[in-house]
Amino acid sequence: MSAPIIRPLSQMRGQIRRWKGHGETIGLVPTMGALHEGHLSLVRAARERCDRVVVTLFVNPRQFNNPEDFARYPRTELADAELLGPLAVDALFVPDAAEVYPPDHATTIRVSGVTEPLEGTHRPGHFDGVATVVTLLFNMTQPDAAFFGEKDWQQLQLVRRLVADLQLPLDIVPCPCVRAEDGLALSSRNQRLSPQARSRAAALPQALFAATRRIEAGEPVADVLRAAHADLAAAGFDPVEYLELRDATTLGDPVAGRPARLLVAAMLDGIRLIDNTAVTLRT
Ligand SMILES: Nc1ncnc2c1ncn2[C@@H]1O[C@H](COP(=O)(O)OP(=O)(O)OP(=O)(O)O)[C@@H](O)[C@H]1O
Ligand SMILES: CC(C)(CO)[C@@H](O)C(=O)[O-]
Ligand code: BAL
Repeated sequence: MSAPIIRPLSQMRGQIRRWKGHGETIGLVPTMGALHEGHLSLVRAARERCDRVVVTLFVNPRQFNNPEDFARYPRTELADAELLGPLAVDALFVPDAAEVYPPDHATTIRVSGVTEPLEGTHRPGHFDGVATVVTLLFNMTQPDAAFFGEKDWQQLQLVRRLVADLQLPLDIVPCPCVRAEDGLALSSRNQRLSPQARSRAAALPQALFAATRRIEAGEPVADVLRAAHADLAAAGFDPVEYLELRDATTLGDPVAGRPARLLVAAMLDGIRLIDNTAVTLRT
């Protein structure tokens, strides 16, 4: 059995009201569809913690800085609903773009600081689109908790900042990155890799893991990053958009004694892949 699909916002709101009226808690898993095991891990976490689980499927036009990327984004709604059926998802909410962004819509949510480096530099406008749609989805579904993957580490920091700054009454629950056997982080965009590119893609996590070990062993960060860059170029990644060690929360410069994160974005055969790892810096 497939998960029930809800499209009109009025129907979603009515359902939320009924659940809340019974004192039930709501867990939200926002997605852009083309679901894989990474998404399902978020759904399982929500299922464990909340009485009702709502998954949203909305390919948000405002967060695509590249129109071709938006046009080519995989759309597999019926298969998504089928995948969610066995996980006892209460609703797959698939709002119409016209209900999310009515013609007179004029509000953009912008979070500064955490959104500025890395993805913020390479995908102008992307995080304004994410912050705006996430705020709308929270308002539409009134969750007690929302679940986000650590694969999109910078996005997770943005959402935490947004919820803290706007004093929104919900918990943000981070979920570990799910990887394929060869280490590649699962991502909907992986489907667009040719078989040859897919077999080379594991060089990305391998370079990241090797660099993490070397930094944690105390090697100079600049040397390690240079070597990792060269490994990625040799594997066919072009360009490597960024490969940087950052403070895990502020995404500013890393600080000894505080959690750090190594983050990468790189193109392989025209497909943009991202990944990140935790790095423990010596004090
Ligand atoms: N491999 C993964 N492990 C854990 N969470 C994931 C993974 N992939 C995606 N997610 C999380 O699922 C949620 C929805 O992500 P989204 O629908 O954009 O999927 P995606 O596979 O990341 O697609 P994209 O190709 O856009 O990167 C986000 O919170 C994201 O971090
Ligand atoms: C959080 C999100 C669903 C907002 O469109 C998207 O950025 C994603 O899938 O990570
Ligand atoms: N998973 C992040 C959404 C995006 O790339 O637009």
